[in-house]
Amino acid sequence: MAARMAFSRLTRSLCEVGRSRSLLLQSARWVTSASKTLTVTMDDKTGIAEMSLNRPPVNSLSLEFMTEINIALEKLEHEKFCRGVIITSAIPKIFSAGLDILEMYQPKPERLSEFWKTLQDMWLLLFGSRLTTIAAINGHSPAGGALVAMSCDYRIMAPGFNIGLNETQLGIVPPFWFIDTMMHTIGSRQTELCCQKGLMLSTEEAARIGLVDKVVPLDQIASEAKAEMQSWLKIPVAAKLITKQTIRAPILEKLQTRQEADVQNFCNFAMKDSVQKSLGMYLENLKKKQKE
Ligand SMILES: CC/C=C\C/C=C\C/C=C\C=C\CC(=O)SCCNC(=O)CCNC(=O)[C@H](O)C(C)(C)COP(=O)(O)OP(=O)(O)OC[C@H]1O[C@@H](n2cnc3c(N)ncnc32)[C@H](O)[C@@H]1OP(=O)(O)O
Repeated sequence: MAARMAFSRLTRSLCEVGRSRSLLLQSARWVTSASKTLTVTMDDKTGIAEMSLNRPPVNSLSLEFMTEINIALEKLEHEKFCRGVIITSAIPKIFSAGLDILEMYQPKPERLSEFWKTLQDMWLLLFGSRLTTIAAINGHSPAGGALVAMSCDYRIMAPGFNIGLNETQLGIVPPFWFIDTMMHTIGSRQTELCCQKGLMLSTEEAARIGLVDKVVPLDQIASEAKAEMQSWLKIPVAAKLITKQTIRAPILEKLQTRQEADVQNFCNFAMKDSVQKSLGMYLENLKKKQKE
């Protein structure tokens, strides 16, 4: 329901021009939200916002972190001066490690469903955004991290990192809308290859199949993202947005019409003994890896 409301707000957003300007908006570059884990700044002159993820150690997506991201995305969506957002990471070498596995391992059922709903909302907001969205991928980006990147309009990635939907490697199934997002990005054959094998691709491999649009050195990724954004912002806004909505609406609607069922499916699946066992072993391996 919340996501459905979010979506209808998004589709109305093009017409929303009469809103009052935020009181925070006094200088050219302003901070729209800043917490320990998320910083969002907006350049008043260009209308370009930057959202920087900063949840150590690996920007894993917990319930609270995603709630924060969703609030920030909604705020930008409704800020009429904002035209685009660049999503990046403040954590060296990691864009996002994807979903916080601790949220899925031995969870409390109520929190688990809340967690999944919040993830759905994040995807609906980002994939359905009226804004031009660019992922500046400055680190590894597995699973949910790849989902965030793939939900954007454009991806720029620095060499030396990996990206992909690796769920099957954890013994879990990528949700249908993760798969849909990847199919939208790279087509169904490449998606099948990547998802069945749970491939984590190098930046160069990802660029070869179109999972990443541009490869640039790490120290140029921020400036390149801004330059790319400027080129997107030159396109007439209504034409660009309607085109985006035409392409993305059926993909969004597929989840919107079965959000509740998807939460239920996920919770049933995640609570299975076999899945809990796989997640437990995976977490143990992650910790072991650190000691080696
Ligand atoms: C019927 C079907 C219906 C519905 C569908 C059902 C199910 C679908 C379910 C789920 C979909 C899930 C999508 C996901 O996003 S799952 C998460 C996948 N992510 C990963 O596999 C990434 C794992 N992490 C890594 O590969 C690495 O950590 C790294 C490359 C990101 C970074 O490597 P580093 O060497 O720099 O750091 P580490 O030493 O490995 O890690 C530091 C620290 O962080 C902990 N950690 C890492 N990743 C996660 C995570 N995703 N969640 C929680 N914690 C994580 C790691 O354990 C270390 O912790 P300690 O310091 O040892 O405590």
